[in-house]
Amino acid sequence: MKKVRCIVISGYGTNCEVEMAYACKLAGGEVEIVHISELIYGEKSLDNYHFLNFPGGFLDGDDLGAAKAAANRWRFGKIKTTGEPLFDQIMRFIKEGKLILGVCNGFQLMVKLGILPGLRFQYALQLASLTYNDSGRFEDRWVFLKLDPNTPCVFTQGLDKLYLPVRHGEGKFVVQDENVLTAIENNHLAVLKYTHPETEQPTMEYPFNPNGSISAIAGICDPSGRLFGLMPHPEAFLHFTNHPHWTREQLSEEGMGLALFHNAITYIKQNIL
Ligand SMILES: NC(=O)CC[C@H](N)C(=O)O
Repeated sequence: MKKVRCIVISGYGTNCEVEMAYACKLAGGEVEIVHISELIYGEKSLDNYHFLNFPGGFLDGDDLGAAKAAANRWRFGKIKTTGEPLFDQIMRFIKEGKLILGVCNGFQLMVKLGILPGLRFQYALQLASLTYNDSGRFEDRWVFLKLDPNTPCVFTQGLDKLYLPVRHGEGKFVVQDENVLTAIENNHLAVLKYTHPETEQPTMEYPFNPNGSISAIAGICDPSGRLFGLMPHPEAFLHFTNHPHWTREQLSEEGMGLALFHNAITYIKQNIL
């Protein structure tokens, strides 16, 4: 039987590729961690995979703002052997209906590359960003998240709420203008929002909203639902022992984060293989 081939991009400051690859493996995928240089030097190609993962980390040290240098590398880099723009590989990958997941730095990369919220992604227009947390500090905590039941997002189908860790300095979701936010909300692209643990409603209240994101947005998808980026780390909650209270609460064996990867693998089996 054909296997779902997952690729996790590493290099230039990523630090969550091993966990992300493990999540793909636990979900039943065949997975490879591929350094971006292997793509640039033509040794590997996105064409040979079904599920592209951009992991968290500190790409290029976040020097130009988180993931900005990496976005330029993907936007303007060319394959050394063929001269093909790297961006063309991403566009082909998207047009073939494949899946892309960006976590934290990976989400920042997708937004700064212009493929999320994907309203006009073929022009790679950056319509949103993730900027410095209102607290002015690096935030490292677990957060309560509510999912939009009407989202087209492939990764979150069947899920209602999540409890996941965030660890970032530039997690505040902002948009170019009100029209972009209206389009995101009206198309149900704001997949998950930071919520208050008691009201279970989206909140701007710190620390439940750890960064001050507008409309409490913690993650967005594109209109197809096949491109998804989020600041929380689903790959950091795959097993009950990852949970901060695992020694004193009755928890399911599988961590909540694994469901996103299960949904991805199932989608590919049903729609691409
Ligand atoms: N965990 C991460 O990927 C961090 C993302 C980015 N380096 C930030 O601090 O905002």
